[in-house]
Amino acid sequence: MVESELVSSEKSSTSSPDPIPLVILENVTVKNNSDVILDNISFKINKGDFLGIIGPNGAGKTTLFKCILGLNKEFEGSIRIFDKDIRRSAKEIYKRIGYIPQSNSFDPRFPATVNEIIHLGTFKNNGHHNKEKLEELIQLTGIGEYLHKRIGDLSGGQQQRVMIAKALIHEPELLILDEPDTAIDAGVLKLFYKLLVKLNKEKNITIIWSSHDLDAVNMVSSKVACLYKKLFFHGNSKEFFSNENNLKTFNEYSMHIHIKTHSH
Ligand SMILES: Nc1ncnc2c1ncn2[C@@H]1O[C@H](COP(=O)(O)OP(=O)(O)OP(=O)(O)O)[C@@H](O)[C@H]1O
Repeated sequence: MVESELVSSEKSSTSSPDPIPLVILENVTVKNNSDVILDNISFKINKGDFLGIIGPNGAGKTTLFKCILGLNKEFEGSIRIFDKDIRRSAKEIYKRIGYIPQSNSFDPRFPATVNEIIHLGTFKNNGHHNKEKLEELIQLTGIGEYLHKRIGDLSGGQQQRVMIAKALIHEPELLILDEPDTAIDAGVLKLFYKLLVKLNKEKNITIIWSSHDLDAVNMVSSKVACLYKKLFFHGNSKEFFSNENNLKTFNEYSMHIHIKTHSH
């Protein structure tokens, strides 16, 4: 696979004359007692963006996702999604987002088939789904062969594809994936990234994902946000990754945090 196949819809996200903001964060701060977890974060995510969020362990990536999803309303500042306030319209907004949380590995004894898991995703649409869309999704994610298998009998990468189908069954406009690449082996990863790029380019789904794999973030994301409590960078990913100073600072910062985290 050549790199150009993996480059996301930079044109639609950056050269569009009037970008449509889908997510707007203004001065978002999250505290846990006196600990500051997110510190005054402000940025916009436009329709069609493929945004990679990078930051060391404990940087606040999952916390940020939970705020955007309306699962954590204990924040200062404001978050508007689809032109609605997350505090006032959380349920309505949640229905329009597909979410794949961190670590989805199922116990082999988990008593549900792939088909049943996907249908759980329709609850956001009152249990309704379009049969043709479901067929299209099965083709797109390549899970047709194991629809009747138990989810726990599949590999990490296969389970992740099922979770994508579940997250997309209600036809969300925004897809959020929290470190989706951790359970997938290197051989399957490229196919997985290709699927994400296809969803972004061909289905025009706005994607926000987090990862510790900087090469992958550089390769597939059109934009990048660099987070450690504060937002250190938000912009074009090529611009971020082509500047060696950015990478040097990021690596030094991550290393420092890593050592600090493991020294007590
Ligand atoms: N429910 C919680 N209660 C208290 N503190 C929490 C809670 N969830 C997260 N934190 C703290 O918030 C900080 C940010 O955690 P978060 O999970 O958002 O980071 P992350 O960037 O997603 O990390 P990782 O890359 O390790 O997944 C951490 O210091 C963590 O200990």
